[in-house]
Amino acid sequence: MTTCCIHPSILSADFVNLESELRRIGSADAVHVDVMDNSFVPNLTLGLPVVKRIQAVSPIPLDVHLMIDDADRWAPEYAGAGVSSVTFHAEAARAPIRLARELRSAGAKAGMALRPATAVEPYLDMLGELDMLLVMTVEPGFGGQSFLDVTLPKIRRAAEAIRGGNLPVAIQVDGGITEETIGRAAEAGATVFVAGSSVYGTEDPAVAIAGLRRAAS
Ligand SMILES: O=C(CO)[C@@H](O)[C@H](O)COP(=O)(O)O
Ligand SMILES: [Fe+2]
Repeated sequence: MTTCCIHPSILSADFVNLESELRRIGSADAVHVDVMDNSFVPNLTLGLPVVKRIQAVSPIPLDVHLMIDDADRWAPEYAGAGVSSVTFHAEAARAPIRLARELRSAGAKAGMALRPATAVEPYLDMLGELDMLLVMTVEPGFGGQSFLDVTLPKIRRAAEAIRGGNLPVAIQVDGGITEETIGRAAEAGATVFVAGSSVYGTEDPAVAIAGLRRAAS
């Protein structure tokens, strides 16, 4: 598995100018779209109609991160919008295996996310049902937080299981990813890196993306 992928999060973009904000990250591998419902997390962002419009104009694929309750009900609707991947939270899904299968049959890659305090062990047996495991490296809900090193052993544990089973599952990390922290996450086994403030909070997102790629390898 290569450390290929930088996914800027539009949570840190200018929400009034989303189309031009997408063009500024054209050199990234995908755009990470954070959907929050003010229930699963204490913040509210955007929903399905906005995701559909982003999907219609984005020059790069959409990686949708659902921080919402009742993932079983809503996640398939996002997959149906034609996005590249849909990630639901394990803590918000009643039937994660069935849900991952539904996402794949709707044509999206299936991702499952774990909060920092959620252990990976109960989910190791279902990794084969996923295309991506998202290890949250901050508490979900807000951009601009500091990377939690306490999550590194979980990334290592997941990477070991993925290697051991020879599974084509990517490990995504999300939260506090900067040129300073990305190397530690990559060394632990992460292969897809979400970065919000360290991309959109800079003068030139393209330069920031290139810097993150260098620091990850
Ligand atoms: O899902 C989330 C936050 O819950 C993220 O995707 C953030 O948007 C990442 O922002 P930074 O920590 O990179 O600023
Ligand atoms: Fe996210």
